[in-house]
Amino acid sequence: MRQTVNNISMRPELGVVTMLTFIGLGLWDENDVSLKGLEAIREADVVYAEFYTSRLMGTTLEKMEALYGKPVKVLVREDVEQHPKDNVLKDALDKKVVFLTGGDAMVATTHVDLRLRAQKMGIDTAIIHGASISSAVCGATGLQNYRFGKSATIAFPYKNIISETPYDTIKMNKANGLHTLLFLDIDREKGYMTINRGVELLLAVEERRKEGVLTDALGVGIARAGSPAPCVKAAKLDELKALDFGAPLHIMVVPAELHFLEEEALQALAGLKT
Ligand SMILES: C[S@@+](CC[C@H](N)C(=O)[O-])C[C@H]1O[C@@H](n2cnc3c(N)ncnc32)[C@H](O)[C@@H]1O
Repeated sequence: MRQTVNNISMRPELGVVTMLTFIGLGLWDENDVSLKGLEAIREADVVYAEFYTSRLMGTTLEKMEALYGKPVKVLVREDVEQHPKDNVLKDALDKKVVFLTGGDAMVATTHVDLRLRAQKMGIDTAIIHGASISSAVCGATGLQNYRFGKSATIAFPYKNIISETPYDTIKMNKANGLHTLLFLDIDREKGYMTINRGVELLLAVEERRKEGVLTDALGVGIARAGSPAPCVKAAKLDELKALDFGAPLHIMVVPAELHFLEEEALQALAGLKT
């Protein structure tokens, strides 16, 4: 039974007034969602998902829908960022809605905006967290999470203009003895940015600016974290550029000076040569 209190539609039989739940799906396939997340999806009236911030490369929409036992409505960036009142927010006024995202729903996304919009409309929200690439990178490489500074995204050049933000972020982090995590762009038309292309773009900025930020710099590439066959390789950037990492998703780190334990880990886990 539904009741309306202060224009907010509530369903006391559910025992909660939470109407919009953000669920992180983890890193690789449909089985990476938490049990709590799966339960919430199965109980939801409407299931939305977005795959423009990240993707589960080890599965398909059909496999996800089969596991959940219901259809999933996939939204593009414009739906979520410009017209959420036409979809997620409208439904969440009187239905139990879940919103699915790869990794953790609130890491390296702008979904806090959607959450705040919902709260302002009187819709209660909750988060069921998922494994995130941000922490997976630390596990895969042995780089210590408290030594990471600001992260950046290496984007596909726009009209041949290469963004210098990642270079400047590395420069600032290095000056503070901090590692830089570099997300690699996902673009509807251009596809998935690879580690190889990412390194090329960074080195093109170095070539232009000649500030020496990347001279002899080390890079660590991680592909398909969370899959049965992840690939983790560390080498000087100009060598890394030519290594084969296989299928996406890819991500990389430009580390600051290594702690001895990090160096040992990169030798053992990522083939770093001394
Ligand atoms: C914008 S971030 C979103 C992160 C996500 N919300 C999370 O918590 O994992 C997406 C980027 O992270 C990287 N990434 C995500 N999952 C990955 C995986 N399983 N293996 C390697 N890189 C991954 C890719 O560079 C991808 O473009």
